[in-house]
Amino acid sequence: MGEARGTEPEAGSRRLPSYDGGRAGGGWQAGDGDRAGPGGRQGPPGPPPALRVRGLRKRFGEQEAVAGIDLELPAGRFAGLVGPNGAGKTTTLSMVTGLLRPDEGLVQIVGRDVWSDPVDVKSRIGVLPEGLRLFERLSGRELLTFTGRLRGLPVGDVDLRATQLLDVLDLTGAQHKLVVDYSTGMRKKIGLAAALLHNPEVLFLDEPFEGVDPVSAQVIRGVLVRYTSSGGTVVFSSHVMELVESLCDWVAVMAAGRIVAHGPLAEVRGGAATLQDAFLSLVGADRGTAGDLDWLGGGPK
Ligand SMILES: Nc1ncnc2c1ncn2[C@@H]1O[C@H](COP(=O)(O)OP(=O)(O)OP(=O)(O)O)[C@@H](O)[C@H]1O
Repeated sequence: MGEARGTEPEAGSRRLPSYDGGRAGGGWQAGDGDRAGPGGRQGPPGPPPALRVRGLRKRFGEQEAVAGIDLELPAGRFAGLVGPNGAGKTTTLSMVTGLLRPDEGLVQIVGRDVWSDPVDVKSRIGVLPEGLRLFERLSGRELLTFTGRLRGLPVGDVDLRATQLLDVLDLTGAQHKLVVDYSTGMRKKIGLAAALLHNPEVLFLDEPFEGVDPVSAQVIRGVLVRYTSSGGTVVFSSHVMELVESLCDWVAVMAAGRIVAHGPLAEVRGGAATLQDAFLSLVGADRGTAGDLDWLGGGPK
């Protein structure tokens, strides 16, 4: 993969004004990361964005899953990637995290190219992928030990961090149980622990709350909020707008392989009462009706 070809703003993407959420050098910038200061002066270069995507594209046969997207996310944000089924969220996250090779485009994480510098990038990110595959015949504790050692952490650090993560994620009682016997929520939590163990700079989570009960969801939220409040960046995909609205300060909305809006939550929500309303309008789903199903009903036959 070479340099990005598609650096033009996408057709149909809502361009939002520049934003500096009060963080010196860390504000959100539309488009190409314009660093010009007041009066058009060129300021000192700030830290690289947590994520920079240019012209990212992926096709499966006839299906254009991701149609050339641009994104720029400053560090320290809690970012939500939302979109209807089949919008291209998982494909995007897979390309961004080095799990799926793009047809075209550039992905940088904290200034490093994901595809030309994979070892460095992978040491800086944590990933909770969709359909998480784990080593089922290890216990939760063994899985964390294995992951930590694979990451090159010293034994003592792995042990301490694993103990703390198991405790915070309420898995201490299940630490010696095999992962194959874990529930969906427990699998998400042990996957999250494995993704956090090496203290990554950016954490990518595909549907981290799917199939998770409210108590476990609250625990996961607490860990993620703690992580972002100490400077980590989270990017997660979700269908649950209330969750995205309550957790995220930055949102990207995808539909049919394109980014249709992105930026600070308040600006993506715009004049809509809720993010859900804005989302339905952005993806054109507010026009759907169930009117044709007049045969459907649970009353007496
Ligand atoms: N390996 C694949 N082979 C063929 N088509 C694929 C493959 N992966 C994804 N697609 C197609 O690409 C499109 C985007 O899929 P993707 O899984 O990225 O969407 P999504 O936004 O994550 O959806 P969901 O919210 O339902 O998980 C879909 O039309 C899907 O059928």
